[in-house]
Amino acid sequence: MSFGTPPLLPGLQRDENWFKRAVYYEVLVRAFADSNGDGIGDFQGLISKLDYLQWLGIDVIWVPPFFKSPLRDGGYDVEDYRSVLPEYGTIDDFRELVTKAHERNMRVLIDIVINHTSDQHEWFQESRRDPDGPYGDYYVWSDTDEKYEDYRIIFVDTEESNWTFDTERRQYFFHRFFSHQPDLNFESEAVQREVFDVVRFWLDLGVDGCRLDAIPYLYETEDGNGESEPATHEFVKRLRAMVDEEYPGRVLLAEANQWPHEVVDYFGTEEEPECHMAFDFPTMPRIFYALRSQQKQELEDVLREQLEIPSTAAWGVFLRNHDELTLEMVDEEYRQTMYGWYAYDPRMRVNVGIRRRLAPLLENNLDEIKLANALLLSLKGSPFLYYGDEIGMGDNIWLNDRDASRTPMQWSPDRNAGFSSADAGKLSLPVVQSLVYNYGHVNVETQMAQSASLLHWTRRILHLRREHPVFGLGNLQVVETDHESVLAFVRSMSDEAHANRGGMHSHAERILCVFSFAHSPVHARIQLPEFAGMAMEDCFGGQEFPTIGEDGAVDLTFGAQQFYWLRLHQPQFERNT
Ligand SMILES: OC[C@H]1O[C@H](O[C@H]2O[C@H](CO)[C@@H](O)[C@H](O)[C@H]2O)[C@H](O)[C@@H](O)[C@@H]1O
Ligand SMILES: [Ca+2]
Repeated sequence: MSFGTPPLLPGLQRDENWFKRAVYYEVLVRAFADSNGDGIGDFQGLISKLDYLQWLGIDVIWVPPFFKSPLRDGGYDVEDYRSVLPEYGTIDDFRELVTKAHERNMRVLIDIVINHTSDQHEWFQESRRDPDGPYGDYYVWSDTDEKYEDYRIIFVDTEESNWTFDTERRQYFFHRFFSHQPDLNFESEAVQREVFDVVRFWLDLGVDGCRLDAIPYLYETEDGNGESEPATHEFVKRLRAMVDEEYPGRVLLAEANQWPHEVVDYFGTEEEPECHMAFDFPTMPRIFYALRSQQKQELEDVLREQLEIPSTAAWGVFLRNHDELTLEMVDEEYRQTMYGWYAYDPRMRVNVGIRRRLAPLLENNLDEIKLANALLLSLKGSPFLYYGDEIGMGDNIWLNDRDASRTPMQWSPDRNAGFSSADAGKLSLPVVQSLVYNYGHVNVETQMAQSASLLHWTRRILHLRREHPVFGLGNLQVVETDHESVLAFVRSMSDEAHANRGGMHSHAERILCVFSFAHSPVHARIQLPEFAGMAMEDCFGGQEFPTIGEDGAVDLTFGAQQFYWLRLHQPQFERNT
């Protein structure tokens, strides 16, 4: 299916595959930059940092909820879908953010939280007050808390039931998440219309895409488990049809923390598409497992098993985000092993996961951080980075819940890490002051001044990746290696595939991506029978590597936790095409 030729938002380059090529950066408005010294990040602060994000090589900023909210779940408890939290600015500030991002050919993705609202939302207050009124059936009410008894509880550290008794309506209401987040009743056509209009409201303002938060939980049935019910898919199909018709070129991203065979359903089919993108939850914990176990097997298996998805769809891959490092997609034994490695202090755990940032998880080991990022950027899927991870920011496990990794961005060694001019006590969360990750030395300004810093390395690899469309658009084929710690795959794209995807120039390309998870130097033989006799060039420095033998094998030596991106080419004539 084709997008047709959507009207282009001013400033943006036309590219129907923009969401596949893009590198995404999740940025919490609250934590990024405070423009008016009230201690809280805001839109004007974020706008002032767009040049930085462009310099870094970011294509899309993902801005989690910034709507009016009591903030009992970081804004995922929405009180009014159409207004901006006053401390972040105004709707006009948001509009300016979109315009200024577009001027830099950067796009903006926002969260649409439709499974539930805050209990402070007017709809819920009205629903409690007047069961027979216009909002009476907007939520899932019951006289008993024994319905849907088999449904699992997601926030296991906080909630004991998915039902809470409301003393005003004198009924129970259903909530998949916190008890202050009542689930909307999608059986109500009025609710469905409201949701469509909320999505239209933000697309009218110019946003390029919507992350559909907690999308599996829209519908409940007696027979099912309330996760990815058929009616939920029907609803998503209708939402997609509306977006394609009214806003061609904008995208929907499914946040479905489920097994791959369930998640692929959120792409729909070529004829009846659902989302353009879906997060890949199972790959992420297996990357962390490989880094500690020094074994490639589990990760290799998950990469080999990647299911077919429509040619118009893409995965979103990530290492960290604003939530805990979720361990829902691994079995209990695996989970306990990972807790042992990565969450040895009970304060590091929350629900079914680990509430730490990337650098502390990887013991601030620069080689390991680079290996993990290089792997992320090589996978088949669009990579999502989390603000601050480009400088190796630390976390604060003494803060509550997931706030541990939502602390202010560290811009400089100045007061409040350059995040805000407010009195330090006024900040919504304190800046990180731990010994290893103290903002005095972990900050953008200091790393800008060091060409060998993680920040400069991240920028280099992002720009290098952009030069090779194969990473965004090509296939991934796992290849054999004779070492348990060495993972190898080839990313490839034919000229034809590139032309079919809207490309003009020749971008036929094959890149061998190899990663050693071993903690000491190793030597491995890689089997590439399809590429026998081809030469290899290092994408970073342009150095020629040994030619692949006529037997299809090549030997490589790795330093501890090292990786290569090697462009495969014909020995004489294909170079630099
Ligand atoms: O709005 C409620 C939550 O929705 C998202 O949740 C997802 O994160 C959970 C873990 O924090 C995960 O267990 C669940 O499967 C996901 O849907 C959102 O990202 C959260 O921040 C929010 O609390
Ligand atoms: Ca502010």
